[in-house]
Amino acid sequence: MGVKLGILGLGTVGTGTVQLLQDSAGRHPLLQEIEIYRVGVRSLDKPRGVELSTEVLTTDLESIVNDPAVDIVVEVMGGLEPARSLILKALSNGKHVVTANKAAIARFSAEIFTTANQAGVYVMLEAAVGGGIPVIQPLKQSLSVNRIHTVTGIVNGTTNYILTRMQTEGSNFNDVLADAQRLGYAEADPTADVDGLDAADKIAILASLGFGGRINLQDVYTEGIRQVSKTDIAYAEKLGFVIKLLAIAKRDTPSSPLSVRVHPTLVPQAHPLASINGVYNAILVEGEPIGQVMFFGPGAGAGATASAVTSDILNLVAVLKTNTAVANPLLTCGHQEYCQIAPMAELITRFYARFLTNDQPGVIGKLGTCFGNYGVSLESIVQTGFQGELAEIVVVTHDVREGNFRQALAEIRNLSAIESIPSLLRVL
Ligand SMILES: NC(=O)C1=CN([C@@H]2O[C@H](COP(=O)(O)OP(=O)(O)OC[C@H]3O[C@@H](n4cnc5c(N)ncnc54)[C@H](OP(=O)(O)O)[C@@H]3O)[C@@H](O)[C@H]2O)C=CC1
Ligand SMILES: N[C@@H](CC=O)C(=O)O
Ligand code: NA
Repeated sequence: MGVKLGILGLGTVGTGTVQLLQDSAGRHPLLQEIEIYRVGVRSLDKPRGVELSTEVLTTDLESIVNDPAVDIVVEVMGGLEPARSLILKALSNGKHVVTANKAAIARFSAEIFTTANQAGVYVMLEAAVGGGIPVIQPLKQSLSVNRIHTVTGIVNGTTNYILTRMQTEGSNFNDVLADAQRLGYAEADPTADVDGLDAADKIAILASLGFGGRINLQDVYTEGIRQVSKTDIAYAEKLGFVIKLLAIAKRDTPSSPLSVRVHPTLVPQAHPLASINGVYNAILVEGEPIGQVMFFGPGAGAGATASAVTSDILNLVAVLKTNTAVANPLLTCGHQEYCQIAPMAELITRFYARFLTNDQPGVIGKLGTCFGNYGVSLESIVQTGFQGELAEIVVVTHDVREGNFRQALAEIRNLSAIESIPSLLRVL
């Protein structure tokens, strides 16, 4: 008897997964034991990129998760509800679940994994972070003996695609976003991509795996890319940086609180993450004793994501075939405690800031004095251009405590010579 799949969703990822399963020649032989038994969609009238018999498709998704014949539920519908309820129902009914839904996992992991553990089934989520890149299983298994210090990732394909095209072509933000949506990279509501929320969900999942505790999503500092301008991309390039939306989780010592954050960042051109362009993602993991290891590949799109979803399905087929009642501790989630997260004011980082000032003598000196008052030391300060009547001054600091930098800025804002501070970005 084959293993029966109930797939929830037949959009970009669902279609890619069905295509892969229907074309099994030359792939792992276990794929041939999988039957696409039911597929749940919203509309039966939509044209589909795959052929499925009419009795397979249904709009009644509850009937799939309640069907005793279904062995594995594959949730690729996205969104919070009804995805959450359907996952919980499937697990309570003793079905293993594969999901690509980072939004649901980042918010509801406590109840989802508790339910899975109670039912003795597994939740697999390789597609939820880094699309096709294997990163969840490596963190759970191959790297699990390491003490992780830092996980730094470009984990949102849409924003990396937008920033890359803004940089290489000087393109307009909205035109490039429309292309990312057409190519199937963006979320149904691209706000999640552009405002950094998708990357926040993903770094919460990676941090939880890397640092062995639950992450409260509200504690993840999140800034998107809307405020990144062509002017800053050009200045960054002149200074030897590229601008990337980075998701970072870091712990200095095993007993110190975690820093977990998402923000556009100036990355030195020689850094391994600087050359990750387009829809590609990369996750740099630093730990002891391994040192640095970087995972790189396509972070979104039908085929790449289907590769991750289907490899999870295959792992579960292998579990079902071995028919053991003992839970594999490398596949379950045992985290109960929440990680302590450090406030952003305590972060030690470099900053890039762009100021528009009245072109008066002594402005640079006044800026330097305000920074000096709060122990902010400057790596460089340049006045390169004008915006109309206003002089443009760009500053890069040395490492500074974020709280001190913010205090200096508050004082600078009160200087009569300062017209505005259009950009403020962290530097890796
Ligand atoms: N696109 C990508 O590159 C990646 C996506 N993901 C994640 O994968 C998941 C799916 O994404 P994607 O394939 O892009 O999404 P799509 O919007 O392309 O597809 C969603 C599918 O789910 C169905 N669906 C959604 N809501 C309901 C509902 N309430 N009832 C019945 N059917 C429903 C839709 O039905 P219908 O077709 O009838 O409208 C559609 O088939 C998301 O969690 C996403 O974050 C993860 C990695 C990469
Ligand atoms: N919208 C996401 C899809 C994959 O998770 C992205 O752009 O990375
Ligand atoms: Na992945």
